[in-house]
Amino acid sequence: MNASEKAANGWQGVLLDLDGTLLDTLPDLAASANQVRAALDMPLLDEQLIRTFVGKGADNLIKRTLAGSLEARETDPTLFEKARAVFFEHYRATNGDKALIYPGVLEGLQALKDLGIPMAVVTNKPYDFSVPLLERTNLMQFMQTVIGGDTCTRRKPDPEPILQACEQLNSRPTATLTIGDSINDALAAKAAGCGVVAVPYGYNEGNPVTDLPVDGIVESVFEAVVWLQNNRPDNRPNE
Ligand SMILES: O=C(O)COP(=O)(O)O
Ligand SMILES: [Mg+2]
Repeated sequence: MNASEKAANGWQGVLLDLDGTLLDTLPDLAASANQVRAALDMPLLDEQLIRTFVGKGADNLIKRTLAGSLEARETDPTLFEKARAVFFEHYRATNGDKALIYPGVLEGLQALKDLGIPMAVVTNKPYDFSVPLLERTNLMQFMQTVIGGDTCTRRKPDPEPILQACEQLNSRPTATLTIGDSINDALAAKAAGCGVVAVPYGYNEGNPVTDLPVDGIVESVFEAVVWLQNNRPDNRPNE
């Protein structure tokens, strides 16, 4: 085992959530959600309410935006299609305008790169929004692959996108660490057999991150790398 493999502590890959973990995308998402409301002559929603709607992909965000509530009701298909067209057009034009990289992200990604650990983004954001956003924020250079919310048949909390990312990184799921901000990351990673840690600053559909079934809560992506160096996968000895 070389020095970098030793420092990686047995971990073969790291999967990163996008919205609420790498980037604060709420202002852009909320602006597009409110564009939908305005187009339909509905009163605008508070950004902090929209914050709770983020996590299960764009279509769910749109349904929740139409309902004005986390519990999206059945939406009239014609209304939904109109809302979706407005959202997609507006978000495509503004995606990343106000996005901010969270503290510790660049340091964490650089540390993982230095350890030689391959990285992927696994997000519920549609793929065609994710890659341009990662390129615009210069984070794409760290990623081997990106799995979007529409890349697989199912999205998080299903394990399918996590397993697909592991396969692409050639990383055994049990030796792969997922870093996320929500119940969707926690459940998907656990179902795939991965380790998972959560950051507390993101979007967890309005719930405290302390309730999540995760292996650890870390203050930042950089702190996740410290965690990884102190915790072996499945408590197995280094291979
Ligand atoms: O787009 C969403 O709803 C959430 O995206 P995420 O999986 O990157 O947090
Ligand atoms: Mg997230």
